[in-house]
Amino acid sequence: MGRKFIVGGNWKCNGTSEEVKKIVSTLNAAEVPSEDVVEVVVSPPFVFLPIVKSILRPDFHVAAQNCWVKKGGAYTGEVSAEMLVNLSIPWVILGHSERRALLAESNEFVGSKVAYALSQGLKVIACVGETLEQREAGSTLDVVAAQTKAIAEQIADWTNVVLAYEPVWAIGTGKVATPDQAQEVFAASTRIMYGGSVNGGNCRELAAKPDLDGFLVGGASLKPEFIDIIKSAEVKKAV
Ligand SMILES: O=C(CO)COP(=O)(O)O
Repeated sequence: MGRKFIVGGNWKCNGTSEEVKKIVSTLNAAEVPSEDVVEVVVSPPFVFLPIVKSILRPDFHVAAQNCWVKKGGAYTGEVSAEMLVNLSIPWVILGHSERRALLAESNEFVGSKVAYALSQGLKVIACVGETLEQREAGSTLDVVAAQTKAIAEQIADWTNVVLAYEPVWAIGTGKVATPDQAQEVFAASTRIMYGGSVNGGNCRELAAKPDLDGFLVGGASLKPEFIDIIKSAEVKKAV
């Protein structure tokens, strides 16, 4: 598979069933480039996954925001990869910085989660990114390399993995990384999304960077401007 542009909407822990249905109807009515040009994945909270999957247009896909690190069992409050597969949920986001920070998910734990989810047939959006302190200390590339290596050590095949580079200082802050800051961290073969304060106004300039293959969008994925972000895939077509 080539590096098709991919736009993910991470709805995080937001929404009521009414709000979720409203977002989906806006997405369903949108005119966007075809599936050959851009892959669109929206990630509602677990409880809304079945509703969203049942009403979302068929050319858009759904992702869970997490799953358990191994086969399900006596793990209260967790959702297993097998359950996602059972509901035909094709994607899962793993290692988001909010989970790394708030729930102390280590690099190794995230690596194990990625490996297990892949082994069950899920496609994975694996998140990496440095904090402001780490960037200021000059360790951005080391941090991102360590996070990525912990995944690489546990998987052999990256075909079904997309890396989401989300600098922690850019998430929900309105401080988007400059296209050059984003490009600096990107590599060659695996698809890499950028996440952190992406919106309808800054997406096209970022999308123009050659190694950027898409976006993982938080706040703006709950708003109609998400459609403009999907359309920024056109920038790639024009290159
Ligand atoms: O964390 C993010 C996506 O996973 C980015 O969030 P914002 O787009 O709200 O900054």
